[in-house]
Amino acid sequence: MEEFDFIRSIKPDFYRQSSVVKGIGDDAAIVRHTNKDIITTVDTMVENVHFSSKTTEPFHIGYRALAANISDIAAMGGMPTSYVVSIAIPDSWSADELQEIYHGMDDLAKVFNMDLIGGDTVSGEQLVLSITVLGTVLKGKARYRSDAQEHDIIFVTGTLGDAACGLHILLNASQTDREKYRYFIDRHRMPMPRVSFINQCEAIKRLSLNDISDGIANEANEIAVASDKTLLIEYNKVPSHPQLSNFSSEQQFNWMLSGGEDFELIGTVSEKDWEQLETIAMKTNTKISAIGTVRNDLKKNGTVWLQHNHESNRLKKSGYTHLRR
Ligand SMILES: Nc1ncnc2c1ncn2[C@@H]1O[C@H](COP(=O)(O)OP(=O)(O)OP(=O)(O)O)[C@@H](O)[C@H]1O
Ligand SMILES: Cc1ncc(C[n+]2csc(CCOP(=O)(O)O)c2C)c(N)n1
Ligand SMILES: [Mg+2]
Ligand SMILES: [Mg+2]
Ligand SMILES: [Mg+2]
Repeated sequence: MEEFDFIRSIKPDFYRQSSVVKGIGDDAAIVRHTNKDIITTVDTMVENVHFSSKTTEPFHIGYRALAANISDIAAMGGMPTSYVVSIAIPDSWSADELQEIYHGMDDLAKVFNMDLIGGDTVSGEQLVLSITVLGTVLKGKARYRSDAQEHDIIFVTGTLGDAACGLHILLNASQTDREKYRYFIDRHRMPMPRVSFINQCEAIKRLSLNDISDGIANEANEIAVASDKTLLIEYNKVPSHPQLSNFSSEQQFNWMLSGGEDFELIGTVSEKDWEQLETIAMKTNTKISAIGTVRNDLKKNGTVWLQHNHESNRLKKSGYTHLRR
């Protein structure tokens, strides 16, 4: 199948959103939103960096790449609406496998009523999938990493370390363990970005927010730097799935803090709004945990401190970093 047949094969028959003025089929797509701020973000997944044939079926490559991008829209407090896909395809990939990648994306897109509105197709040495997502947020209401204030409560959604544990199982474990730890594998393959929870938080005036792609050791530091505050995190309050305790304490520690790819949210909220946030979490079926507090300590601002075993140590950026050489 050549380029243009491929594009025809993935072109949607209809668009779910009325905001799509022009979708696939011209030089570029057009969307129209009134009275909203437009959010846009792009994340790229590369074969043997973000997935491999050992860890991920084509369906899940598409699903996970779109989830990672939607997660950044959620981290801005927004609602995803449409996406464009740039794909580099090696000769070895069959037409069916490529369809599966697009089925994976569409499976998640359906959940949020999103449309595929464009993209680009090239051949390449490795499969590279780059997705740009557009989203909307009420004017001036986006959530920033820079909005943490002194005395805020630091919270995270869900449980952390699941995706890294799932990856570990996929790379190392026997078939029996794969069955036993299906939960972690699913969390690696099919993360669910926290869109509905964050969109119910409109009544909360101020939240700082970041999504967890690299691990909270990274993302908490991004909040600390952007807000110029000191973040204190208590390790024993960081939530994990009960089955994670079957692994060594070192594995648990590394996965929970630096594993990444859970696509949960980390943020801060004023003490006064914490209860309201908990109520919204309950209503949207979202697990939420308070894991620490924000301080304004001029000597330490821009850093994160982890309290663990009666000691407080600096938690440095230690998540997955590209271009480390
Ligand atoms: N190559 C680039 N060119 C321009 N801007 C970039 C580039 N790479 C990253 N950025 C910008 O840098 C900021 C941080 O990007 P980063 O990718 O670290 O965030 P993220 O998507 O939340 O994290 P992750 O990629 O781990 O999911 C964003 O504003 C992003 O748009
Ligand atoms: C085969 C395989 N090997 C390793 C990993 C782990 N991994 C890759 S990128 C990343 C951080 C987020 O990347 P980014 O910063 O680009 O969002 C992590 C934890 C994986 N998923 N698959
Ligand atoms: Mg990024
Ligand atoms: Mg992010
Ligand atoms: Mg991202």
